[in-house]
Amino acid sequence: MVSLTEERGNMTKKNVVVSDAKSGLNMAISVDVSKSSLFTTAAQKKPAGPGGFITISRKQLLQNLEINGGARVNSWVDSMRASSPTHIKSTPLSDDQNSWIDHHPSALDMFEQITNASKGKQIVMFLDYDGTLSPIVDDPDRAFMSDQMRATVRKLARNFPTAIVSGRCRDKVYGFVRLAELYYAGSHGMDIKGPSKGSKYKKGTQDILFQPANEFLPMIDEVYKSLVEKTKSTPGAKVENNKFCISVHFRCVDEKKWSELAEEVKSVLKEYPKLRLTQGRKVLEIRPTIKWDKGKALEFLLESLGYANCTDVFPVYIGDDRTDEDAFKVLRERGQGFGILVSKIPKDTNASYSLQEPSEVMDFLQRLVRWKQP
Ligand SMILES: O=P(O)(O)OC[C@H]1O[C@H](O[C@H]2O[C@H](CO)[C@@H](O)[C@H](O)[C@H]2O)[C@H](O)[C@@H](O)[C@@H]1O
Repeated sequence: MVSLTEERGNMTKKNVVVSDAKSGLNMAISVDVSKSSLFTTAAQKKPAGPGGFITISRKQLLQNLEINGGARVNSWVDSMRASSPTHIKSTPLSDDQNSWIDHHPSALDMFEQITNASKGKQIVMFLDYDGTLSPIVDDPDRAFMSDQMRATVRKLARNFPTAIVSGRCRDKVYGFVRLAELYYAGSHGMDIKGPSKGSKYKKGTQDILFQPANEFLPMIDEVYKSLVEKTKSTPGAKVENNKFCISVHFRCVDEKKWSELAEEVKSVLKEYPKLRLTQGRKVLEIRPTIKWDKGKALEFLLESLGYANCTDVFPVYIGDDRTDEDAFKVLRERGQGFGILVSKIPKDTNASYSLQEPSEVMDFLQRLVRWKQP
């Protein structure tokens, strides 16, 4: 397991989760607690939680900024740093990490309980792509899925309705998965399409194509071009056009340049109040402000499959990213099925179970297929 707390000389860096009760969002930032009275106090009073995180409120953070002479911390860069730790060291499991695992046990260890809970109900599978079906790699264009994983997902789809829900553009994620029998929700759920030849699971015959952010296409194209231009002087930066949203990757950018990159992105977005900026795994994501996300996409797909008001449906959503939390939350609120977070480190999540990496996801999916077809 890993500890995210890093100590260097007389500088003590802690990862702090700032929780904003109003928006319900949590932001992870990395701070030198020895330099800030509030963080020092928080660090002394509060034991670090899972992953070495200390949680403080947004109000406390703002107070801290004032305490420090009003100096503005570039919160985006701090968040970029903390959400992508580069100094992960192996240590034995702490009590907090054990407690996180108690609350989010391995879906492999809990397999029997999970399948028992689904008895008499229709399981519907929702799978994120990057970091779930394919391992995270430096070049987003080379995030290939293994043939074994593809064969597993093919068998899964023969047994359960299955959808891929990704931040990527739908065509691109289809290009990686190449299984025509699946449902695809690209651009964080803003581009949903059913299987090209119809589905054996769907009640009714109407084809599904749903694109709630259509009016944003010209704006996204314009912003994509501006971002490519603006970031071309930052070595390693990569802008990806995901049709209804845009990703600005900083995985291959020198950490010293992250602040500059975040400023460049923000300066472009200043002109576009109808677009918002969020963050994923070493990626800044730009998308329309419409109230649509992976959680809404999950609900839309359940409805399209004819399970809108059914009590006998059991949706299972597997994902690794912050954007997958919207879907985990929907399942929690519906009290139906559950979410599985793919992560090696404890994270604040609405998922019920965990799996460590894509190879464990594949094991879990294979066990589901064997359970359905003994
Ligand atoms: O919803 P997802 O399918 O998980 O898509 C989220 C983003 O995934 C991709 O970026 C991530 O994976 C890349 C390849 O492993 C990696 O290089 C990058 O650092 C990760 O953030 C994709 O390229 C993005 O467009 C998606 O938004």
